[in-house]
Amino acid sequence: MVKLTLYGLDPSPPVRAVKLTLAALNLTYEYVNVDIVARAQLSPEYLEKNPQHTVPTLEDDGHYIWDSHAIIAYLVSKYADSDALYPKDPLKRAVVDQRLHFESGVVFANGIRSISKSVLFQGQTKVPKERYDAIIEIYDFVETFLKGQDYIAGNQLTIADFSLVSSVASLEAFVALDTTKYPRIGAWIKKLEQLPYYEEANGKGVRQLVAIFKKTNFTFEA
Ligand SMILES: N[C@@H](CCC(=O)N[C@@H](CS)C(=O)NCC(=O)O)C(=O)O
Repeated sequence: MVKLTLYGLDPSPPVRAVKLTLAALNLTYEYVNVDIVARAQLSPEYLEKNPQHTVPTLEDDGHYIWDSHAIIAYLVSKYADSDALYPKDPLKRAVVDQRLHFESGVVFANGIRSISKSVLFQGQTKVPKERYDAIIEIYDFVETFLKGQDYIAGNQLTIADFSLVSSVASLEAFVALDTTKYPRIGAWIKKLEQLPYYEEANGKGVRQLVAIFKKTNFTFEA
């Protein structure tokens, strides 16, 4: 019997990427809330599990894995019946991996973490214009990636969709998605919203994150 524990909280995009993957694989797990606003991730107990003190962290049979990208690739490699969500074919896998690195190094780092850090943790209400520009550049990239394909890494659903939809849908907290300018992103999110587990795993957490930022009344510098 598999015993998995996920440490995290729903507003966190990378936690939601893991929830989407766990749901797609039909895996049951214990969900342990880590209140990062209250700095619970800095407790000695949590640092023992993940010295980088990030969420999500996955516990599997006494092993701790962190970074959502590592976790979702691990879950498919270990528990999926097929490689569809993370293809073994080297070229297909390279495209999925590129998207995962894009999420990590560009969308999350440039689009989400920098604003979250200053607004939520340092109490700033004015966000530099380059942060706005970075989000527009991300929307531009994602719209281009989706040209001629149904999913973010080709014509089948993969963990790259889970990773990227968790953060791209969350950009709504900063810059509303203009579906006239970005019709493919709008259609892609709508398609993923049809997944039976989407609302629980991602939809409600996106709304929670949007509400958190709304309350801060932050604005971008002109
Ligand atoms: N690349 C990491 C990012 C994880 C991350 O930075 N998570 C944020 C919440 S969204 C966090 O744990 N912040 C608290 C901290 O760094 O102490 C992943 O994909 O798991």
